Amino acid sequence: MRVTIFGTGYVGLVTGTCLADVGHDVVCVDIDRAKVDGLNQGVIPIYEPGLEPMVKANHAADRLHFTTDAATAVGHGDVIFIAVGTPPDEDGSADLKYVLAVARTIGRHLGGPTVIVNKSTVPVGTADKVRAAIAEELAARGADIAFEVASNPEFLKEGDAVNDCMRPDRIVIGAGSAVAVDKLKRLYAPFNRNHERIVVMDVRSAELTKYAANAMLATKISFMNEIANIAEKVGADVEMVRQGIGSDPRIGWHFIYPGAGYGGSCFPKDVQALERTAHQFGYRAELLGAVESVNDRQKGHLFELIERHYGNQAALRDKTFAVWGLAFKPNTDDMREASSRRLLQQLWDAGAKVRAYDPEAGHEAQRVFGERDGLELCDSANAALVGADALVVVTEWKQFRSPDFERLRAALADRVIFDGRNLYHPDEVEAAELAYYGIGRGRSVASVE
Ligand SMILES: NC(=O)c1ccc[n+]([C@@H]2O[C@H](COP(=O)([O-])OP(=O)(O)OC[C@H]3O[C@@H](n4cnc5c(N)ncnc54)[C@H](O)[C@@H]3O)[C@@H](O)[C@H]2O)c1
Ligand SMILES: O=c1ccn([C@@H]2O[C@H](COP(=O)(O)OP(=O)(O)O[C@H]3O[C@H](CO)[C@@H](O)[C@H](O)[C@H]3O)[C@@H](O)[C@H]2O)c(=O)[nH]1
Repeated sequence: MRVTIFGTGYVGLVTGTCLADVGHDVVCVDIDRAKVDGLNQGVIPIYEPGLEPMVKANHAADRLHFTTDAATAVGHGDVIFIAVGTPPDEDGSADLKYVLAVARTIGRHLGGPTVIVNKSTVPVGTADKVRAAIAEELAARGADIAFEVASNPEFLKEGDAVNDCMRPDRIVIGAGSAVAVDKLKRLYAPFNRNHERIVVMDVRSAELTKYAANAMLATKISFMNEIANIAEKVGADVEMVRQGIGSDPRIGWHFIYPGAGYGGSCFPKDVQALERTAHQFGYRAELLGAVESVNDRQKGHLFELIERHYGNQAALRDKTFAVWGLAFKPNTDDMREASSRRLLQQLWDAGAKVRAYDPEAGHEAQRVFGERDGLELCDSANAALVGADALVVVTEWKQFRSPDFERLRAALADRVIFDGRNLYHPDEVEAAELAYYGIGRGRSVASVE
């Protein structure tokens, strides 16, 4: 099938590449010329495991094309996807300007009956707005062309995006006609061979499904962070609690890791946007508000532990902190809404210095922070330790899981580790005569004090 995808970011590029990989003829169109030129020369703009060879192979096989030429791209697709950003507006609701700009572009160039599929995460009712924008442009041209707007939300997660796309848990199709459903079923047939993964529903339910999924996952995380904070107060270890509840299949093991708060380009903005949608429809979504505020507080918790250890903020002046992990999660170079950003700012505000290392996000950190006093971006985890007083672990990259604690004791002048992802057991750290602070490790905090 001939497919056009507007937006060559995480979602558009991964989706386009996976669709090309199963034999579809894909054109990816973006307004970012540098990105498109780069892709045409084999430069992949994001770090995503497994993506680069797939892009190169499908591009070379002439099944995956990159262009800034929207007119040609619209003419190409039997199906046209919209996969552009929906960042938060000033009040937290989803800003639809990119989505609606694409809709108008499609309306200006549409030549024949087509299914337009929205893959961006958008509030309920957006398909109607997309339909209206396209219809307006068609009317301005005096063109009478049948088209339909469907919803097909994306559930991939960064760091595992290719795998999620090639082996989806489910494929949600929200559509108002059998024609659109049939077309999308044919498109996704190669991903649906092992068992039925396609869930067909109306457009509004599909739009809400995306937010419900993210809000549920964010709720699990904030819930566990709340339990972690209670554990810390009452002298319990949340890691024991986690193991004590995860085996209940009604709760499950996934997304119950406490930590330094959730980040990324999705959870923070989507929880907020769903809350705003509810508000616009006259409903106060209290739980979502709490999920957000717990997360906001959690992002400051590592710094609270640091302050607790040093007694007060003034004691942090001129201290040097080695920071392991800057990305919002492992296996990505994405730092959007990353917990590291809050921590680094708090450390700088207190007059401390940072020596940071991330396996992939170094260049992104350079872009985000630029050259600034108090930040040294290092080439390795060990290099970050040089001259450091303490270590803070912010992102749970695999390579941070089994450090040589003796070496850490020798390197860290103040002999203390702040573990924002509970990678270590307090006993193993304390056995090396290092003080240990984790998230919700009440037992260890008590023993350090
Ligand atoms: N990142 C994820 O993990 C993820 C997962 C599921 C859903 N989503 C949702 O998918 C959408 C896209 O997210 P993303 O992370 O891929 O965004 P992104 O910011 O990585 O990429 C968006 C791309 O769209 C391009 N663009 C903007 N206007 C355009 C236009 N008029 N024509 C063509 N291209 C245009 C931008 O230049 C950019 O390259 C968002 O709604 C997001 O919430 C993201
Ligand atoms: O038990 C957990 C699991 C995750 N996190 C944090 O939660 C954030 C988000 O993690 P994850 O969901 O793995 O990454 P994303 O790439 O943001 O993916 C989410 O957001 C995407 C965009 O909407 C969806 O498509 C995915 O299904 C959804 O998992 C990260 O900061 C993690 O550190 C925790 O703190 N504890």
